[in-house]
Amino acid sequence: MDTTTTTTTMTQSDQIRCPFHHHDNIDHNHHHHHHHYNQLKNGQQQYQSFEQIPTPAGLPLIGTLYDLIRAGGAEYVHQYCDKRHEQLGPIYREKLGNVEAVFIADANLVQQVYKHEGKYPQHMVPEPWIIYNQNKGIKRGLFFMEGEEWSIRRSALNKVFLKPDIINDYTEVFNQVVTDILDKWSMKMVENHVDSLLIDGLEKELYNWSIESLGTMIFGRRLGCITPQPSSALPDIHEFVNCVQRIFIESSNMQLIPPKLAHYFRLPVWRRFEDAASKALDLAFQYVNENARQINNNDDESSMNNQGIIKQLMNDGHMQLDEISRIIVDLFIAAADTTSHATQWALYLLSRHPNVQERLCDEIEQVTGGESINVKHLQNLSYVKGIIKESLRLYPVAPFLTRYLSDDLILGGYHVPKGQLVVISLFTTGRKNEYFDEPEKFQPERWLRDRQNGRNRVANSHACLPFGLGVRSCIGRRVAEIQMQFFLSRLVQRFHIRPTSDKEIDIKLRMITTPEKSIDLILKHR
Ligand code: HEM
Repeated sequence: MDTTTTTTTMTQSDQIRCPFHHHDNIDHNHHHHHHHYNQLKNGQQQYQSFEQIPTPAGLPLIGTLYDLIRAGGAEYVHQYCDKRHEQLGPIYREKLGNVEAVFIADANLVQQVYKHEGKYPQHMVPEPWIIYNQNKGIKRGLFFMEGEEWSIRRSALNKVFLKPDIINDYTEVFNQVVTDILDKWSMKMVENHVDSLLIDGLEKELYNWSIESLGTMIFGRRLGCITPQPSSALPDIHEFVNCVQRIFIESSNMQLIPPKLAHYFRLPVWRRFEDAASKALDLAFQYVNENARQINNNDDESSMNNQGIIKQLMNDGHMQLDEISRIIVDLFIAAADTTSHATQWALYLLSRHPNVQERLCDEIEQVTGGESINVKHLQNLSYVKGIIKESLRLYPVAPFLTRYLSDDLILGGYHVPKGQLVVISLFTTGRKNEYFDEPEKFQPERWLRDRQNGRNRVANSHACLPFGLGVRSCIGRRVAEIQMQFFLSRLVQRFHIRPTSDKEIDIKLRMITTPEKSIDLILKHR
């Protein structure tokens, strides 16, 4: 309990402050150099003070914010941090605006941070959300919770999302959703009498796929995002998908302007963000209520054999409907952007590596012996798992992991005080040649385990943690992985994928790792 004293005295708005506000009455980044030392477990060890952690020279008040702006702003922070690490080493500190963070890019340091993350690990929340939630006076889902409240809700959801036998109940439906989207593309070719197809608006298609998949699990029925099913579709489901996508686009637009100002002046970007967020929350609330009503009346004809998880949360979690719906809408937000962009990058890489597509096809043939892929096969499809890991290594959709330290820590030989924000750049650790041979190359086979010694060619697993680690890691990891395994293997089994151009597509951060321009793919039936 003691470990949370610092964190509970901070309100969320104090964690990330507007660069233009300089009053500072919170002790968050304030360092006590003298006391606490004798409490450190490894007191005998020699270590240096916080001040001695390498840091770039910057102006006192604004820190190095201007350097960052010069580097292209928030859209290229991953490159900015990468350069800093090159210049200053695996650990450095830097004040960006009013927030001072310790940046690390070293597998052992990452391991240290997670080993000491405490009982209620705390991460950084994007500022637009903090302002929105405060302004509207609303509470939100798991990602926004802290302390004991977080812990109780997280345990209830773990029972659903991290239990293989529960997820297994939904895998056939995930697979059916993949069938629908592939059939839709095949049909387009038939209708247009062509044997290849340029996918129009891949990003949106993948949003639909990912929301439909997660939706089947949550509501225990199909939502109607992929194929028009006017009679059974959830009302306004396309509006819901739009809002989820717009929330993400507008909150990333706000990276370029302090959200506090955007909110204060009610700039268009803020109003669009607020509009999308409110609509998404309202619709989710409507869906959850309707779902609950049907569960209570036992009259849901359109439901599948397996009930959705709302019923389970109502029964086992003792949660009220409004809490369930805010948790649910946040699951959609967390799932849609990440799964769709992770899949987009995997497709981008596959399209440029026909040999990888061929090898995957061979594996599928070997494992299934010509049967259509089902959940039992997934276990043995190690190559597709390698493809997913390798894509996330090169393009970690969540580019940074963050923690506020729950206790003083000696990190890399320096004293880092309790409450300090630590930022881990997955982009940098994932591309270090210290951990990966030829780090720039897409080599899914580096993740395959050797039959004899059970080892793969990755030196340190802490260098690649796209889903985070520990009790606060991504709760949707299993779900995302299964959905992607089905999607990628079945797509490659049915189609050759090629790019429309050989030009490399760069990363542009829009909070998450996205392509700087849309990825255009051409499918051709095998
Ligand atoms: C490829 C897809 C995905 C990636 C790379 C990803 C990555 C992450 C990462 C890095 C975190 C933060 C962990 C931390 O702070 O240590 C996270 C948290 C979270 N993710 Fe995912 N995620 C993905 C898909 C999903 C899906 C499909 C869902 C929903 C079912 C989901 C729901 C969540 C939630 C609710 C949290 C907050 C957990 C908490 O605070 O306890 N994610 N994810």
